[in-house]
Amino acid sequence: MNASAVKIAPSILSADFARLGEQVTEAERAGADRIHLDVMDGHFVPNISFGAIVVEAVRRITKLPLEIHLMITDPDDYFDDFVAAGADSFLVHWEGNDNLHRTVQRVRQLNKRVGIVINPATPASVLEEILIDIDQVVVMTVNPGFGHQHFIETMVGKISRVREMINRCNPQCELELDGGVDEKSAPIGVAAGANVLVAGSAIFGDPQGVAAGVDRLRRAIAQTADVTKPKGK
Ligand SMILES: O=C(CO)[C@@H](O)[C@H](O)COP(=O)(O)O
Ligand SMILES: [Co+2]
Repeated sequence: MNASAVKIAPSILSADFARLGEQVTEAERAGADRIHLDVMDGHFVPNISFGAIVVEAVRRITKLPLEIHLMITDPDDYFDDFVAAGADSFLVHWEGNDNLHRTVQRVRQLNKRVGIVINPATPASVLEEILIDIDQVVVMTVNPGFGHQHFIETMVGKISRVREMINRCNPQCELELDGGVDEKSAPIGVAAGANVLVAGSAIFGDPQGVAAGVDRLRRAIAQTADVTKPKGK
């Protein structure tokens, strides 16, 4: 994986909501590539976060693409609201969706990008028949619902397997990791094949500020090249 091509997607779940605009602007100026917005309904996951009204507010203060991670039941019912609010892509879960192909087609009809998210206990093999139709796979490296959790190291094998499937079936498809990404886990995930990293607490919780958090992660990712490069090259 070319470490310089890895994209960073700050998750606003860990932002200071009293200073949300300021912090998103700081992330954008520091070189973040897109903004990740975690929508939770208290049913699909045991937590409630925010809905389209916050997406609309973020849309007004940044030109970065907005990706909406939908941790809600019946995600299809809400696509129109999020599109009206300014969403650029939808990340929908494999879990609990018996009609995932239809969901993907609905997003396509709206001319938005679509990614499939798989939880830690879900095997890579469920992607086999849908991979050709999507723009992104998101491997959850924590159980969904909360920020500030630890990266589940046993996901590394699954990340490599998804990378192999993507290279074989749909090389344009992005491989994103979500949860517990920090300066320690980022190079591990990138070495395994990820090319987009979501980070909430590592960026918005950085004691030196949001820009320092983005820089720290960028420097950690750059180390991946050294780790994976054959000796003497
Ligand atoms: O979707 C989720 C959690 O369900 C994530 O996007 C988290 O918001 C990432 O936060 P950190 O683990 O980086 O603090
Ligand atoms: Co997320």
